[in-house]
Amino acid sequence: MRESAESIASAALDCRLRKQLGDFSLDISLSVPSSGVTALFGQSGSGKTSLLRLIAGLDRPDEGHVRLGSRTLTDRAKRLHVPIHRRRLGVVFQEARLFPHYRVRGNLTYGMAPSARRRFDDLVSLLGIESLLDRLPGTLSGGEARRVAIGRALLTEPELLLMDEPLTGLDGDRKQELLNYLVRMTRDIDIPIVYVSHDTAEIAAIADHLALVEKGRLIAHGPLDDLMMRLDLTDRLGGFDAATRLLARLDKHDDHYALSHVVLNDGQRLKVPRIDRPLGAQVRLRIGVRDVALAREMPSGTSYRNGLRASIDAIEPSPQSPSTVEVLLRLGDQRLRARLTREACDEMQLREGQSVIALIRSVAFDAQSR
Ligand SMILES: Nc1ncnc2c1ncn2[C@@H]1O[C@H](COP(=O)(O)OP(=O)(O)OP(=O)(O)O)[C@@H](O)[C@H]1O
Repeated sequence: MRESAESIASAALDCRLRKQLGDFSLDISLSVPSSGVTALFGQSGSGKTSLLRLIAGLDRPDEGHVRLGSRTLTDRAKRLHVPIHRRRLGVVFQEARLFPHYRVRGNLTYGMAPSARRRFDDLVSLLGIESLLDRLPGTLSGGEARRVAIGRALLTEPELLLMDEPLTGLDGDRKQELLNYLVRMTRDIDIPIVYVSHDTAEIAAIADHLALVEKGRLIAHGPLDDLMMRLDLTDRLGGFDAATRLLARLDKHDDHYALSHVVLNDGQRLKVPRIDRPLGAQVRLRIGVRDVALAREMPSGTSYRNGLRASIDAIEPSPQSPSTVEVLLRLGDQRLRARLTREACDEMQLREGQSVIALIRSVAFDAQSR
């Protein structure tokens, strides 16, 4: 297991938890940084919800502790167990769990911290629920109800936000819409967020850090961008659809071709399908490892819109197929991964340390405002 020193030093949530649930045993130590989204990711039945319930105080561990900043929330050895309503947590589950007889406004203000009153309007607007305030929960769509539940959790001014698959059960458009809200919202609030999901695209859109859970154990933990470069985790992090991410700044919109121009940290530019965000906004570009081709020089007369100068950090056999290799690239302080056939790699005589052009076919975006 590899952890970054930085993520441990700034940890706001620290837990070591052991619990036997029937035949299933959970045994996890986890540090969550004081801001940003830490995704708990793993297959169905790996123990994500059980871990979240222990952190929330819904269940008690057989052994271990949960600490949030300087507060101890659970300490089995000291027989300490702070009840959930005194933990100062916001919890959002798969089902919205709204009070059915209260209108949306009443659901939002129930339990609202007095200091949160001034944030009410901003939050309602951030979540896009202004027009729903006088409606009863029974009349809301799944996505709308989920947004109200998130608003209600945030208005209690929690010190930690726990979200258990908040997008599960929503269909394509609604899911994407709520994901966009969540990405923006999580950049705007400065508390640690633990986000449970088993969807790699969702994780790539929202998470800064990743805790990979398998059979009740933590098998990897650290910044998501580092874990996405690890070949030993490829199968778990999307397999054939594995991707890496580049951070960029939105520089220009081209209305004629419906494109946006973005600038990477190292000054290189990319043209991408239009991103509806203001100029200057930071965006994350998710680039599939199969969507990157390499050339020794910038080709002419090609349909590729984007060619980025990069240097080769490493070339490794693909974990998935004997016919392909993974080329790990460096662009300034960012990294990108490409999957090529072994034959192409040999014919091009690619070597570590070499300078190449990364040709990018298509990108997906996750807009963020940080
Ligand atoms: N109260 C319980 N008694 C017995 N077994 C339990 C109990 N609670 C959970 N389990 C088992 O623990 C394992 C982990 O469950 P958990 O719900 O934490 O997984 P998960 O990773 O959240 O899965 P999913 O993605 O499907 O929600 C499962 O095998 C589950 O059947």
